[in-house]
Amino acid sequence: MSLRVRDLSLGFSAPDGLWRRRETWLVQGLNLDVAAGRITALIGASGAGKSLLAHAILGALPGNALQTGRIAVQGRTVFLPQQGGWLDPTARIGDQIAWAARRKACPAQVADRLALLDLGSAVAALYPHQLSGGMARRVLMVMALIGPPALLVADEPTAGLDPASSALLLATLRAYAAEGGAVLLITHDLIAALPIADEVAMLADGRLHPACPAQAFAGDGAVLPAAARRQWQALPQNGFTDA
Ligand SMILES: Nc1ncnc2c1ncn2[C@@H]1O[C@H](COP(=O)(O)OP(=O)(O)OP(=O)(O)O)[C@@H](O)[C@H]1O
Ligand code: NI
Repeated sequence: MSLRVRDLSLGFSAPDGLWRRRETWLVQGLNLDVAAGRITALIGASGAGKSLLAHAILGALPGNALQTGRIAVQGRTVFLPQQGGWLDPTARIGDQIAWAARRKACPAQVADRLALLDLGSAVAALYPHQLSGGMARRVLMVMALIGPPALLVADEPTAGLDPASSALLLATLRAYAAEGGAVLLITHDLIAALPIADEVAMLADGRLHPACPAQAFAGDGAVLPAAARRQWQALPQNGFTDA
């Protein structure tokens, strides 16, 4: 499985006066590839359009959205949304994981699945309302990872997690890619994504800078293209240099 995005522009149309509608394009001319076995990190500030791109890939844009360009996905896609999730409020977590495994014809020990993201086996007996926000997100990720390798679009999967849980979740994504999954990791946290990402693509000012190898984000970023280097050097860790 893999993802190919070509010359994609996304925006919205909104009422403008009584009869007219106004078009606003938020991102333009996006090109992006995610291959099987690879993790591409999509980095951008809040409001840059990351979730918008995720929804476009999933074919789940709202009705007033505008889209031109091409998106091709080969194989199955699994989405971990930034907002909300789809845990069944009426069923215990263990049953929900077991159902997910059965649907994928993938026999799974619930306790082992939970342990993947450091959730104790006692979690299996709980209902969704008995979980913390971070626990619920980890349960959703556990379920997303069940089944044969797919294109996994994870929108801010580490939001609300403590540093140890966040590192474990990212390591789990790395293992998923090693088994043949293709991962689009959407996050505003470049530093956290770097250790596990193969490529980094930065979304800023409505444009997606061409993806760079993750290793290029080191030292003063001398080997990075100018736009990515500016973003890299502007990080607190790198001295807020406004190059
Ligand atoms: N239904 C909508 N109608 C009009 N504008 C929208 C709609 N949904 C999102 N937007 C706008 O699209 C822009 C991009 O939003 P998006 O959710 O993709 O940002 P993001 O990069 O994911 O940010 P964050 O890091 O905060 O999640 C924002 O300016 C937002 O206001
Ligand atoms: Ni978002």
